[in-house]
Amino acid sequence: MKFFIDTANLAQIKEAHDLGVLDGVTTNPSLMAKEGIKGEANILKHYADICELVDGPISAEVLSTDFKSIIEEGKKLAAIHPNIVVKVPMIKDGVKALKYFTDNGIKTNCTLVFSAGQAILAAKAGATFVSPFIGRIDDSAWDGVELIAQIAQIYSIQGFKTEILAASIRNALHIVKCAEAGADICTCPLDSILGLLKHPLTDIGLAKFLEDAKKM
Ligand SMILES: O=P(O)(O)OC[C@H]1O[C@](O)(CO)[C@@H](O)[C@@H]1O
Repeated sequence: MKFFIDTANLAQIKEAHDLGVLDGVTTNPSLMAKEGIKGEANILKHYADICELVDGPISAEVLSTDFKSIIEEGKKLAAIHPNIVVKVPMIKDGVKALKYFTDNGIKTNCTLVFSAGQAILAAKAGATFVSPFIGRIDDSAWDGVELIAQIAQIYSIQGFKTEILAASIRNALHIVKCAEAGADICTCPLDSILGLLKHPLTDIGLAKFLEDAKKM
């Protein structure tokens, strides 16, 4: 399973990259706004800066919702760098745009996916990645990880090539469960990635080894 970091914060992206386990980056309008990035020129420049830090797929989300504008905006984003993946919402014009981008060699990430039916549509339209929102599903007392398992089974039976990108990850256990359920990628906040490091027996064991090492 690949690891993407889910942030537009350059320091966090660098920290995850320096750990040596980072395969890509996802952003969304909320994450970009959190960094205070405003205006088209600054937005495009910020994506370019992320592409300089990480050599892997970098998802940049369109803000348009009608076909013509999604295509225009997506082409502008894709022109920033060959690693840019155009992130398109799961709406009617979005599905049409996914097909257009696929036919024109532009990589896509279908976002705001909450059901297996939506994941089938995204795959049919040729999306490179599909993003089911695990945490937000859990927040509504449904089972986000179960959706990952269902999509993984459907894609395997049907031979769909779209990669399952588990999104809206809230903790380290989500990462483990998504790996188990067959996600191809987890996009995670830095804290969730670092959460994988934690085990009290590791800390206790290391302290004991270091103490005994003094007797060597
Ligand atoms: O529910 P959250 O934590 O806002 O996450 C939303 C998710 O949507 C995405 O835009 C989908 O790729 C990710 O950036 C993020 O993981």
